Amino acid sequence: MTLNPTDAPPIQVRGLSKTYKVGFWFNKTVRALQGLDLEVGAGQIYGLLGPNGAGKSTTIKILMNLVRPSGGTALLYGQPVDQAATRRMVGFLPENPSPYEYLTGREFVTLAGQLCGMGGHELDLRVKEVLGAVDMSHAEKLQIRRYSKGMVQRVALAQALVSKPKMLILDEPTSGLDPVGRRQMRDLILAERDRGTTVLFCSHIIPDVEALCDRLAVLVGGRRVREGSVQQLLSAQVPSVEVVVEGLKLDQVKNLGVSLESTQALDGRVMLQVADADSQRLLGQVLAAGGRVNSLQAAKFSLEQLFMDALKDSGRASSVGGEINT
Ligand SMILES: Nc1ncnc2c1ncn2[C@@H]1O[C@H](COP(=O)(O)OP(=O)(O)OP(=O)(O)O)[C@@H](O)[C@H]1O
Repeated sequence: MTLNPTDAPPIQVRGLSKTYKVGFWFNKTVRALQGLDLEVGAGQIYGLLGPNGAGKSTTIKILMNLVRPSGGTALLYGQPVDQAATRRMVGFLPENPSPYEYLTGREFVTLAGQLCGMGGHELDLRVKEVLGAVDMSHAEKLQIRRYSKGMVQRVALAQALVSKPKMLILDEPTSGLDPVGRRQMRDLILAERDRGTTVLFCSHIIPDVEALCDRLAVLVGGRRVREGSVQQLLSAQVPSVEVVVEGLKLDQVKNLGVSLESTQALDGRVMLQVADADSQRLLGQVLAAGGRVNSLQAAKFSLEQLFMDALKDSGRASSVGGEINT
């Protein structure tokens, strides 16, 4: 079969499952993925968002052929993930990059380029270019063992970019970066998308996901619990309003008999959030109890709220980790 990256979606995952054997006798199992479906279209930035242990890295490791799935299929450009030719189209940033410490940043990125079949003057120029893009030109001659965590992260991203891949798969790309570094990383990812690169990345940093993604999937306990464009997902949230009440204490507000989404006491006032449908009833109850409504405004939909709702709806005792069977 010929490989034509324009024909098939860059990533197609169907019913993917992964069970790890754990325990001293390997007699327990952790279900890290439970029937995951994903499809990433060409040129998209797709985010995997989820709490610790949700299965994000496992998904990425399966796509990079570092972990074998227990069931289901994972295809890159329509091909099984173990095809070397497909793999060459992908630049990969692992969760905890551990590059050869005795190489300099420049040597490491050059080696990565050579492993992708690059060489000569073209490679030298490209290495210079990507080290500049990740703001590491100043340290390119320093051995990696002298780098800080954030510098290692930057040089690891440079190795992912060096071959001008058609797709980037990035596991926690902003981890270990300072605010300036996080901003640079975001700008780099957006610049890659602008030149047509498909990007899959995972994170639990909600502002990064919000700033970058065209689409996203929320994973909890190895299952996809939300999926769509950021706009679609936010507009599907139930509208609610923020109300500031004066003259009542927090306990009094909580006992008005109206279901409240959140409450916060602020020097003599109570700020609360309530579903739009309940807001009129709440106002009536506040006035009847002798309180005053200081302000009322539509609550801003946030990805954080969506994420918290997704965790709540998933009904798991803990949001952390896969399902452990003994
Ligand atoms: N090599 C392994 N052996 C046993 N269990 C594992 C292994 N790798 C992951 N797990 C388990 O699988 C589940 C999913 O882990 P995974 O690393 O995919 O989650 P994650 O969403 O990337 O989490 P984090 O945000 O904390 O990096 C967790 O319960 C984890 O303990």
